[in-house]
Amino acid sequence: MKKIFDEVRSLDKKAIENYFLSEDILMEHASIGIQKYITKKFKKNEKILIVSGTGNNGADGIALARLLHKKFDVSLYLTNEPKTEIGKLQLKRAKSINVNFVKDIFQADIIVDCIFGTGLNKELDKNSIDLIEKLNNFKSFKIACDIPSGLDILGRVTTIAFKANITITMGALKTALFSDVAKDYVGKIKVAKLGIEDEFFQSTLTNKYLLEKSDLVLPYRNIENSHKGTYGHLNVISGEKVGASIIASMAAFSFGTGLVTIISENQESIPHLIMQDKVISKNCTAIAIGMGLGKIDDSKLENILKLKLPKVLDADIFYNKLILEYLNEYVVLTPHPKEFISLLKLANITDISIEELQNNRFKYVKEFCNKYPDVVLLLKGSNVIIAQDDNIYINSFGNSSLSKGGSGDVLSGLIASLLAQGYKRVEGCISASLAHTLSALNYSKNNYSLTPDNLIEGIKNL
Ligand SMILES: NC(=O)C1=CN([C@@H]2O[C@H](COP(=O)(O)OP(=O)(O)OC[C@H]3O[C@@H](n4cnc5c(N)ncnc54)[C@H](OP(=O)(O)O)[C@@H]3O)[C@@H](O)[C@H]2O)[C@@H](O)CC1
Ligand SMILES: [K+]
Repeated sequence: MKKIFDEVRSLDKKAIENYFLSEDILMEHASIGIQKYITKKFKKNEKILIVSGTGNNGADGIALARLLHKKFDVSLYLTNEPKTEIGKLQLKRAKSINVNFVKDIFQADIIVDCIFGTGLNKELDKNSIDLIEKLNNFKSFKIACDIPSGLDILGRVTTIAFKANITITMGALKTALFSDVAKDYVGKIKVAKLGIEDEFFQSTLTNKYLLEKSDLVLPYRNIENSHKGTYGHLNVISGEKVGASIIASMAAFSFGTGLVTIISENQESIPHLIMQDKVISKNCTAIAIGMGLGKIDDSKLENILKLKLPKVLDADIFYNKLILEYLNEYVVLTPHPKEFISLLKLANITDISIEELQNNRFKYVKEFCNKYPDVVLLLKGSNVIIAQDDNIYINSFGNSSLSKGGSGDVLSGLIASLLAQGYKRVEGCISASLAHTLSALNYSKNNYSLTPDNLIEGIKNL
């Protein structure tokens, strides 16, 4: 996993002091980072338009224009004269080698957005909105320098933001790039090094981490002398809609759990691979409850919640106040945003809209985890957040093919499967969430037809 920082300005400052560097050196490295990417990816003489604002993000762009000058057909558009000292210096340097300045933007092969970086400090004015809108409409390959212009430091977009194919961010990953809203603007994310050892960022404390594919730990079996009980027995509590329990059960069974039983009062029609019972199994090692549950008697629910077994709580359960008494060290919660706002309300933390939550996901996850530090929370979204106490892990591999009924039931089943097999809760959530999203990524047909069954099939091939 990689570290993510809420802000890097103070880190840059510390690096300058520790290593006797200067802002100029950091900026040169920042621009070289983008230059290298462009030089590697594009043919010589392609048309590049760099659009620079008045701050140091703009200064990065002016430096980049100098670095690419004569190697590509570079044009530099300034929204205004640079305001910063270093921006003025970069301008002098660019002018001294006759970089080509243009008075109008145009549809180049490549557009580099250096209008605003981390210094965006107010709502966009009309000129900036028009400019970004025009740039977005061009069919160019779009690169955002540091952060797409219009995305603020909390990862919010008030009116508009530059829609990049790739964001080349300076020094280290920033939290803003991983809000759900950001997902439609950042494109791929790459870090440009600033001439500071990686170790500097690695040794700097943070509590946010970006998951990588290598963090996936599949439930390989390491002992031959085993039997089905070795790999746990998951109980999925069924309610009004048995389909959700079946999906979760099939996902769990395919992900290695030795035995999966659906617990239901009624005799249900279920797949032959899954067992059925009316009461919790004696050798049960984990429980999944909530998916398709509907209404349930409080006393029955309480009897399940008080079992000292790892549990995944999902869906309908986030509307029942009873769970507040059981938010303990056995529990994983897997709400989607609507369910999470219900939970925040039940817990008397706050009463907010989905929009408010989606604009401030990290903030509300933190508030919830401060109040319930024993619980592991997985907040669904286009960038999944897994959190416990102070620590946050972000899975950014998800894509829109997962936006479909049943995807969440697969995820709950996968987490419960790993818990039944003995994974710790955070580790189980990390590997299950990665398996879930990577299966969707590997589905190559198109981005609309993925079904829970395809997802489960994909998980078998990871
Ligand atoms: N720190 C370092 O060592 C390194 C930093 N680096 C780079 O510096 C970038 C940060 O630079 P920054 O702090 O100068 O801010 P930046 O994003 O350019 O914007 C500020 C300008 O925009 C203006 N402005 C803001 N909002 C506006 C609005 N809504 N509508 C209109 N105008 C608005 C604002 O105007 P003002 O507030 O003065 O009115 C000001 O002029 C960072 O992202 C990275 O790319 C790298 O080179 C590596 C080394
Ligand atoms: K930018």
